[in-house]
Amino acid sequence: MSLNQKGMLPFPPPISKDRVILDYPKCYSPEASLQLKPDWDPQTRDFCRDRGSRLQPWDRQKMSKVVVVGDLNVGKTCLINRFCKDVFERDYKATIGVDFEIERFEISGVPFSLQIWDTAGQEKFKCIASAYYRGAHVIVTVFDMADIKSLDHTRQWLDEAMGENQSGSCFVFLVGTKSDLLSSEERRRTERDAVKMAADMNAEFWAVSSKTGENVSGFFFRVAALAFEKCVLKDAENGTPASIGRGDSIIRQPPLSVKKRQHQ
Ligand SMILES: Nc1nc2c(ncn2[C@@H]2O[C@H](COP(=O)(O)OP(=O)(O)OP(=O)(O)O)[C@@H](O)[C@H]2O)c(=O)[nH]1
Repeated sequence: MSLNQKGMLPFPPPISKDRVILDYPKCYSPEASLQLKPDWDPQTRDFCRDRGSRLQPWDRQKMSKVVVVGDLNVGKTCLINRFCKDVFERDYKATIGVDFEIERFEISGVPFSLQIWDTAGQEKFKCIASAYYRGAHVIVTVFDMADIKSLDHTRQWLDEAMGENQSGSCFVFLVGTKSDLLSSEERRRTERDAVKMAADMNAEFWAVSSKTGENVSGFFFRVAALAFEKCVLKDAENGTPASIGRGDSIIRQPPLSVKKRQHQ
């Protein structure tokens, strides 16, 4: 998607039908959820009813920044690509630095975007990637369910991402990928460990497969809904339209050099 000279979206295309969220998206498992409530917050509901009938210019810019972190090869890029492009890449291509996608939703009649940042898991690219952690509203820490060591490293990834953000300012998700590779017994064991880790990290846990697509849309819908609600409630608190005029609402392109990917 091309940006104008100020690095902002000019006239975004219409929102696709499969990005319309009406009902409050459910969590993966109540034992590892950030929000157990079954429905939108009444303030969010009122906001959508009011705003949905008369869209304001700043609604086009309402968005949250999502940063995806985790060890190399755990499946961060595949997770984002499955949701944003509905593709699955079998061959590993390391992310160099960062890459990003913008995904547009309509939530109860109100446009809302997620700016999803894919970061490199390789140590040698960490210093580039960490420069993009700042201003995150959502941090997604990813591990490979078939490689339990990567679960142990999620705490450190979270600490590094939170080091660039104010404590308590971000929603945290713990996502286990490659669920298709596990037997049901292995999956049960890994999920039990992940739920413990999620509690320790104050995160919501999801198990997904980018190969089969299992839970991928459900996960991103949940991220969008929680981020949207937070945005609305924050605005109600401040008495300002969501995200307008703030630096974190402006979409900036990463330098071209960090958008290239490397074949291994
Ligand atoms: N079976 C299976 N393989 C997966 C899944 N997700 C990713 N993979 C494979 O895992 C490998 C790594 O995936 P990537 O998405 O490139 O990993 P990454 O975390 O972005 O890696 P870095 O860019 O180095 O940080 C690739 O070979 C993918 O095909 C999944 O859900 N199931």
